[in-house]
Amino acid sequence: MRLEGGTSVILRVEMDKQAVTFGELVSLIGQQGGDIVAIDVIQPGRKTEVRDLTVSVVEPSVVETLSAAVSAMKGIHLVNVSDRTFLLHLGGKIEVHSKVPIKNRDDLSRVYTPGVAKVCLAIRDDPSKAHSLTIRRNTVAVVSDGTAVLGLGDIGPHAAMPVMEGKAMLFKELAGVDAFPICLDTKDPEEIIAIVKALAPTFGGINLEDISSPRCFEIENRLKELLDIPVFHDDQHGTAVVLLAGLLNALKIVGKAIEEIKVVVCGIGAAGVACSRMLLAAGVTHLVGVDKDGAIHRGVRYENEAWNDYAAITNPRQETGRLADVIAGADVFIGLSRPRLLNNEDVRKMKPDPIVFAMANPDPEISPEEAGSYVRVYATGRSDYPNQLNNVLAFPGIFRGALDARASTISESMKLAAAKAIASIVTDEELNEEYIIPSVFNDKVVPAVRKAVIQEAIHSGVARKIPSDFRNLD
Ligand SMILES: NC(=O)C1=CN([C@@H]2O[C@H](COP(=O)(O)OP(=O)(O)OC[C@H]3O[C@@H](n4cnc5c(N)ncnc54)[C@H](O)[C@@H]3O)[C@@H](O)[C@H]2O)C=CC1
Ligand SMILES: CC(=O)C(=O)O
Ligand SMILES: [Mg+2]
Repeated sequence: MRLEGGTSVILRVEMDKQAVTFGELVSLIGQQGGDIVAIDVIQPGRKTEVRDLTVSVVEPSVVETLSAAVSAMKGIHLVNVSDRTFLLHLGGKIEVHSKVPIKNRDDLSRVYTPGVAKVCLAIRDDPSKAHSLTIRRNTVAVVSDGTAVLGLGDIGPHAAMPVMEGKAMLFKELAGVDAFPICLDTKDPEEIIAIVKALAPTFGGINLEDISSPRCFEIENRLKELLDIPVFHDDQHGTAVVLLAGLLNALKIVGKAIEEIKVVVCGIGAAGVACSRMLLAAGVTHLVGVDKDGAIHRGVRYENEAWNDYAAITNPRQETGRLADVIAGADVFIGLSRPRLLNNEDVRKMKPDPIVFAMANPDPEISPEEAGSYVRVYATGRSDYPNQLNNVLAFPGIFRGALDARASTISESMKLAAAKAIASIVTDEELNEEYIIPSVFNDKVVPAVRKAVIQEAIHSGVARKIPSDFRNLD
């Protein structure tokens, strides 16, 4: 499994300066396929010296051969090799900061007892004040049970934490939203619903993450009914928003109308179901979903209730067979399943100018190399290829807008508006096969999504507050 696009490692080396020169070491690392991008002298010395060399390699497999060659070099002791990604995770990736200092008793008596008591009583008397007097107005819970973490599957709540911390970082860095990762040691939907319901007073929104299907549908629907704050399963709706944005732009390139295309969605789990629904709402008429046992159609009674509902609204021609069968004549492939499920032969059965969105993480359903030049528009969920279709483009701006408008929910029309906002950031002049979707670093994304979400929240009556920049607007 290729977990990183390009890897960099830190080699800590102890050099016997009488036996080897630094230049010799540099050239050996170069010969072995490494590129030294930083050098830190850890322990200088006349005879021996300890240095940390940050070395970037194109393929993770190079690290092993390169380390072996460095170890074997006369005069060099390779002390250790650290993966920079692991180093970045030491102690976790986020922490809590106070907004006001506590320097004296006066400060203390206001942030804490006795002063805090009158704020508590004000909220007791009017609970809606919790939005203005606590962190609630800007805070989201990122809740997972670790059952469908990226495409890694059920790896458990402890192992899910790095992803949830990452999501919390993205909320903060991209949209200024404070987010807490909460990984639950239970897979019982009833227990998850009860826990999230009980946690809700702390939060202005609930972002469910990496909870496997079909459990995720029941959990989200029930929580939406129970809570008056937005509950949003990111893998379903964040993904669907970004997918639609990418597809709207890709269709402009190939000059096809959304009503006329055949779309094959592979992986009818959380993301696959929600993406399919979004595409149908946007005008797709010919959509076929495929999972492990082949195309989903009305001729079968599925144990998975979500698939019976799915069969009722998709596959108008009742196509049967495996992915390799139903892909024939498709204009668009959308992968939300597992790595390497599509091959070049399959792609060649698609209509001319195929669009392939291979969105499984961390490895796509088909690599760009295998997809080849026959594919007209290719996109993945990864950061290291062009056209990153990843829900990170959606959830920060969607929650920014929902929190600012104190929305009670995130409706279908708010999601559709968010998708169109993301798509519109790529201008007609900029649009090309390798640029159908703005980068996550494009600073227009979050403001555009926020604006669209707030406008739609106000329009559909779910906003409980008009943000100041929306007052007095026509
Ligand atoms: N790029 C993005 O923004 C996002 C990508 N994803 C990716 O989509 C994939 C699915 O995620 P979720 O929907 O959350 O998981 P999920 O566990 O709910 O769904 C996965 C589905 O794939 C199906 N599947 C497994 N093997 C298959 C096969 N051989 N052929 C067809 N279907 C098969 C499973 O049966 C299941 O229905 C993961 O790789 C995840 O990383 C998910 C959310 C966002
Ligand atoms: C991107 C994301 O949320 C996932 O792959 O699960
Ligand atoms: Mg996810």
